[in-house]
Amino acid sequence: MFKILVSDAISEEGLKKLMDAPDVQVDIRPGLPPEELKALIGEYDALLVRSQTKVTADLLASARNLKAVGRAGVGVDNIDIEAATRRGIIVVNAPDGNTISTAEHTFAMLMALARNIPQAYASIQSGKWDRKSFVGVELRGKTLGIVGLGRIGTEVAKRAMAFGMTVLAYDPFLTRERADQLGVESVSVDDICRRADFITVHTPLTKETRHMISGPQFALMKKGVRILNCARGGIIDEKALLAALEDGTVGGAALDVFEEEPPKDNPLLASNRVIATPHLGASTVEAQINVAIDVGEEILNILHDRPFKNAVNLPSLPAEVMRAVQPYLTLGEKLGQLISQIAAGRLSAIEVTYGGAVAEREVAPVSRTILKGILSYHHGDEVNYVNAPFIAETLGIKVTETKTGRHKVFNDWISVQLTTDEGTHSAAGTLFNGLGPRIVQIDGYSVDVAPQGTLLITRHIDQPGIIGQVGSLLGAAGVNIAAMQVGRKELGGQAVMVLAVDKPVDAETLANIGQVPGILAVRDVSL
Ligand SMILES: NC(=O)c1ccc[n+]([C@@H]2O[C@H](COP(=O)([O-])OP(=O)(O)OC[C@H]3O[C@@H](n4cnc5c(N)ncnc54)[C@H](O)[C@@H]3O)[C@@H](O)[C@H]2O)c1
Ligand SMILES: O=C(O)CC[C@@H](O)C(=O)O
Repeated sequence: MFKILVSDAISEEGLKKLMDAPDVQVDIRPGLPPEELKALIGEYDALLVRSQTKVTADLLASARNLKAVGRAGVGVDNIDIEAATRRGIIVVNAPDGNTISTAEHTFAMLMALARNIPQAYASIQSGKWDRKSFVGVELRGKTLGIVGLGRIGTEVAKRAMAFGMTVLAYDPFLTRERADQLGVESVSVDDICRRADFITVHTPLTKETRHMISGPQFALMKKGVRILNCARGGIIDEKALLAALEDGTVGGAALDVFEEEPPKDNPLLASNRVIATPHLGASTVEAQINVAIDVGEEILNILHDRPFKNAVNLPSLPAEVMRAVQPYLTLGEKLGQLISQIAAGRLSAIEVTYGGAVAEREVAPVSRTILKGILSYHHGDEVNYVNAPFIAETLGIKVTETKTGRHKVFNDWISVQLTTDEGTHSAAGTLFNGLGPRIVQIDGYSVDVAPQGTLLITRHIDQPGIIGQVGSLLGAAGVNIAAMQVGRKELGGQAVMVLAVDKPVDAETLANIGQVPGILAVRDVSL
């Protein structure tokens, strides 16, 4: 039974499928104080949050069973992604479900800002009939500058163009073709500042975007410019915004998000030229159901080891790409496990080579499973698919990935080479039609072994009697040999023997095999 904790207010209608899953227990406990959450989190396999719960490194340190954190929404700045990655916890979000809701909210704010609707409403509510103080501006013919033309920025652009606005956009990933296709002009942030009548930001909050609209940018702006932030508090420097409102550069601002939420004594909220909502961009019935459905499905997929698509701390690959590489994942992990058990010494480099058909595919997931296979031999369950590259990097292990052309023998070819302070070892494998993954080379010697169960692998001199003596020692220890493979490069030179045995070999028998004249090394490998 998987235990899932929902620690923020997430639509129960959207979570229905998750709650109905037979092997899942969902506990809905929004608003838990951090200490209580920390005391409870150890019991749970997954945590579902919106933006209120702060998923800190400290909280994750107590989350010993946690496999996934699901964010019912886009922004993940309330989650310590690095700490989650280090602990092998997958973080998924629901990036599509609230796009329209947030774009519409931005547009509602833009219109309210242009026509002073909140101020006029407050005035009429107070009993006044003041028609002079709230003269607005039309949108038609005005210029809107959009910083961040992703999902929401794009939807805002479409709506602005429908209102007859000219749209300028800055986004580091905006190509000329895409800009032309959307009908926006791709410009720099400074150009937006110089030319726009309205400026709206739609980037995530990152190190790069924090305060990207600050004093120097306000200094470039047209007098009376109107500013909107329905993305994240902190993208616009609040102190600089206040100064620009006070000196008249900024004519008005519409804010849905704040550097501190909820805002405490924020002077911006005292200005009658600032209109504000309490982080309501995603707060529509539709968006809340959508994000809950999306994140609930992702969490179920993760817990049931099925492909998932919106991981924040894993490269996200379309489902069809994952399906295409799926058969190589087992081979990759087994190759990693095998090579780590035959290589002695301190690991410094891992070189993975893909040849043949597999080289034409997206191999990043396969490389991750190879790393997981290698590192888990020494680091156990601490290593998983999510944190394997991070652990390799922290350990100072150099990982390289190469793709070559067609292989001269095999249709698919994956080779893994480990360098340690005691030498270099390699193993290679392929997928045989109908037979699944096979190990076809060990340290350059050709073999053909199914990577499963216990294997006994020797390096020895190619001379008569060795195989017989090893067989006798195993027989005396009651170990049955299920299959045997010998590979050599030249008569009388060094050779490799791989024995598939029905049970693990005890230490004494292994030591005795190591004493057989001509045996250079022996290892038992569990796959
Ligand atoms: N107010 C709300 O309730 C609410 C709701 C949803 C999303 N959001 C916020 O809106 C943000 C955008 O959401 P989205 O779904 O459009 O995300 P998205 O990932 O589709 O778009 C973000 C865009 O920002 C661009 N970007 C990144 N760094 C940039 C930079 N330095 N300068 C300019 N552009 C940059 C990216 O290239 C991307 O195109 C989210 O990160 C979230 O913080 C707020
Ligand atoms: O959960 C919310 O309401 C806010 C969501 C929004 O900020 C997001 O980033 O998706």
